[in-house]
Amino acid sequence: MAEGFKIEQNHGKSRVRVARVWRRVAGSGHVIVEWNVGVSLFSDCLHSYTSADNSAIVATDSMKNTVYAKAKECTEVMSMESFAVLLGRHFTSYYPQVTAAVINIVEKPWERVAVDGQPHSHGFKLGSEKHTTEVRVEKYGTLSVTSGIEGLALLKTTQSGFEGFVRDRFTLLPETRERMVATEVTAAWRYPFADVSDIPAKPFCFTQRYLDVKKVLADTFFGSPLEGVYSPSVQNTLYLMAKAVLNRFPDIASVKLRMPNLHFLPVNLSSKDNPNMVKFADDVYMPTDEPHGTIEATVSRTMSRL
Ligand SMILES: O=c1[nH]c(=O)c2[nH]c(=O)[nH]c2[nH]1
Repeated sequence: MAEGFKIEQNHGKSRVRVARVWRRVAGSGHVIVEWNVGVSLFSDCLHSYTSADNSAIVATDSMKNTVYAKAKECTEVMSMESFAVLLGRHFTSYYPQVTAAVINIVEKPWERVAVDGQPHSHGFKLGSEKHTTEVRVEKYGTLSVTSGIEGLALLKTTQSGFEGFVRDRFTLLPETRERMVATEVTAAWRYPFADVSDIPAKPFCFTQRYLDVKKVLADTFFGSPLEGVYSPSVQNTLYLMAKAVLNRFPDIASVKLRMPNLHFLPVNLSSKDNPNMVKFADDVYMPTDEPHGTIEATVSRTMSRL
């Protein structure tokens, strides 16, 4: 309480861009990660707001420097989730007034290239979808770790339809069992580690888990290579994708998926003089992402402590 007002505050540094290269990694050549780091500290520095007393403020410039200093100290290849936990632990233990730290990281998808079928020791190209994480560390070790994917663009040219929805005087959309479906998945899943001491001693391979979850999501969206799998709605496909992740990975407590429905509109062009210029026959579409449907849901285990 300050002067009869309640104030909730935090401060931090956003978009701290750091790249870390590990040069001596047995068997794989150089390893590079490029991270965009956000730090938010929850600390007892009320007097800086109410009385212009900055004596408790950790400068956001120091937070930025800490990101680089800790990256330097990481002499072994590390996932960004582990790096976020390390940063959060540092800020909450090093500064008495800091009660909690939230660290967000987005990784730029540099992928090792292959030349003549052979993985290159130090050459990388940019991929598309991004790996994300948000870690919250409380002073005495309470932890929450989520990981995610941003921008996973998926498309099927068939095996999708949409029928049986509400029809009223505003409805024009025809029912169909044949349409394209395209989306750009944003996913976030939560790990069950509730305390820093729960994280396995051998660095848990968050990076491998990210790749595995991405594969389960995409495989469920597409179905088998020849027949595929019929999608009666983005909603149902989203649910099956989330369920597949929870069934495959018992240590993931919940999954949130956001799947915009990026429309491919049938093209029919005609005029009085040219009534059949382009008649749609499941062949020519107008791709559009504005406006788009927005379908999102969080699926969790009923017995989880979420
Ligand atoms: O899979 C879909 N879900 C919807 O909610 C919806 N709404 C719409 O117009 N088309 C679709 N498709």
